Amino acid sequence: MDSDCDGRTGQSKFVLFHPTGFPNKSPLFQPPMVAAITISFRSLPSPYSVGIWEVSPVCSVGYRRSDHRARFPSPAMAESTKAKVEVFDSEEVLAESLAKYTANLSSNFIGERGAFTIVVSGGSLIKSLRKLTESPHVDSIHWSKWHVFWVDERVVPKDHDDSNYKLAYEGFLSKVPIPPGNVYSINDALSAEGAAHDYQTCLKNLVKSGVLNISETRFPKFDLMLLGMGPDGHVASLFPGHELMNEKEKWVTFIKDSPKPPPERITFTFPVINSSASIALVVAGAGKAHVVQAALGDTSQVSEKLPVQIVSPEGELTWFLDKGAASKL
Ligand SMILES: O=C1O[C@H](COP(=O)(O)O)[C@@H](O)[C@H](O)[C@H]1O
Repeated sequence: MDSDCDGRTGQSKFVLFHPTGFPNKSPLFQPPMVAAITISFRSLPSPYSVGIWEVSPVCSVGYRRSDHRARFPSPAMAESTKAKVEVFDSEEVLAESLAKYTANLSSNFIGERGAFTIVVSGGSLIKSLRKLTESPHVDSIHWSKWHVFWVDERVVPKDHDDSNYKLAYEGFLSKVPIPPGNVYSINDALSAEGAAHDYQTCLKNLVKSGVLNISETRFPKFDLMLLGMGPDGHVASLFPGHELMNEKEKWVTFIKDSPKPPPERITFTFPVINSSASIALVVAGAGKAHVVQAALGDTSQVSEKLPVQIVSPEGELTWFLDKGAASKL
């Protein structure tokens, strides 16, 4: 039985990244021009080659490839975090790359601290994890060291079709040998408020026992968060314009009026999301291209940010996009 948190039991076209904290007073940083940057391109010899754009804060501006249409990341983003954007020919290739990325981080963290704390979301993300359940990853990952959490969960029984746990169990967890005691699902016998409080208590206990790291700002610091994004720009159960976007103290909170059904959910807050050592934002399909464009385009004139634009981890942020999702960049 899994652990309840109450303790009961292709061609990639480009990558942009920009360094943490462009110094605001630097002559190199002139919003809204962002910064003078140089971009280099490298491709990797592999069945599908991955082209990578690197952006670093030096004094010339230009893209070496003339055909891409990516814009600079927004100044707001540039000030706060380091982001990489990878675009793959298909969701199939994206899933392969996501599996490699996750397996590498798993190996690094387990080597460093003997455990890997990974947070998943619900929705389409789970399908994109399927390559982890296949060779070579399924045989090489130290699954016994994994600790799995949910960035959000719907307050429904675990066997309900809306349950993010059920989705993850059927699509991923049932296919890999993670010890059930390392899978931290919510207590579905509680109310939304009770379940959020219970999950937060669970996280605090795991910080005390050393399974979970803690950030300098005293929020839990997960090794990797795998986030999906809704077509409205929501991440976790943090929806555009909702007051929960502004939560600054709690680790886990609840919502009873989610605009997307079901209405009752629990969710990690932005301080927890942004304390992560690494975040992968995984978005596939042309149906989300307009939000990807809004999120990665110039937001200097935009007064209200989308939830996805607030994702800004202490560590590294990597966008995994398929061609469809990136089609408006
Ligand atoms: O309701 C939710 O939606 C988001 C996005 O889902 P997607 O199917 O559009 O990828 C998901 O990340 C979140 O975990 C889930 O509860």
